[in-house]
Amino acid sequence: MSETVVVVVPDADILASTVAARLAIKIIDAQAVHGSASVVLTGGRVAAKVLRAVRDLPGSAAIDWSRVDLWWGDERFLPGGDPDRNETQAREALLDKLPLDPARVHAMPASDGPDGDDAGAAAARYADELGTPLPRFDVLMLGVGEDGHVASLFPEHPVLQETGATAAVHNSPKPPPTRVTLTLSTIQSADEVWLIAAGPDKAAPVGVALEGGGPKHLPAASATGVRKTLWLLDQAAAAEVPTQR
Ligand SMILES: O=C1O[C@H](COP(=O)(O)O)[C@@H](O)[C@H](O)[C@H]1O
Repeated sequence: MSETVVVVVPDADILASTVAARLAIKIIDAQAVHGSASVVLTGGRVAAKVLRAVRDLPGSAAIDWSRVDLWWGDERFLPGGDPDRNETQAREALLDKLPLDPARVHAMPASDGPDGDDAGAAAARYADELGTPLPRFDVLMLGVGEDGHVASLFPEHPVLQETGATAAVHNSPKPPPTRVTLTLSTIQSADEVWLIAAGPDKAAPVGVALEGGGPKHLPAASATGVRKTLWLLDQAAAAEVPTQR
């Protein structure tokens, strides 16, 4: 039975350090149980803050980073190293400082990668890398857009009808227009899904999602984990969380 838990902390800095501490413990526990940990990273402002907080966490040294698999929930389909790529931001914030096994860092392809600017082929390549069945995801982190998007699953967008493990996104309402994303069913395969949001602009989508908005209008409402869905919010983002849930 999956549970939904809402954690509210005072501000975005405390949120980042809270998520970082939880993530470190989750990785250590997953390694104790499974021998390795598998984490899906997200992009966006709060994600970068969280990764910087992991870097500054004293407990980070307790993690065997060579036994962590890193995946991405979505990617802006841009050339490798572009500052707007989620991968570039994650590398700068944390990954380049860690003793990771490069074979376990599963970045989504870039637009100057093996498939050139064919986002559909890049999405298919990432689905192949994920494999069948999908890997175990111990934690899948998601930012929440002001419009209620998660990963690159935007409200009312045709990508929501995609049934494979991954999908190419064209004409994204948020730049850049071309992206690669995990689909909702792949997100829902994760053991734990953590939705992380800070700031007043996130209050409305967070509030509606926790009231149970439909997936078409509010993808965030359907981003649930198999065992747990954890909403990690600062007070501003939690302003419209329903009191009775
Ligand atoms: O474009 C994206 O936006 C969302 C939310 O970003 P934020 O800056 O509003 O926190 C992010 O989760 C997603 O990975 C990214 O590609």
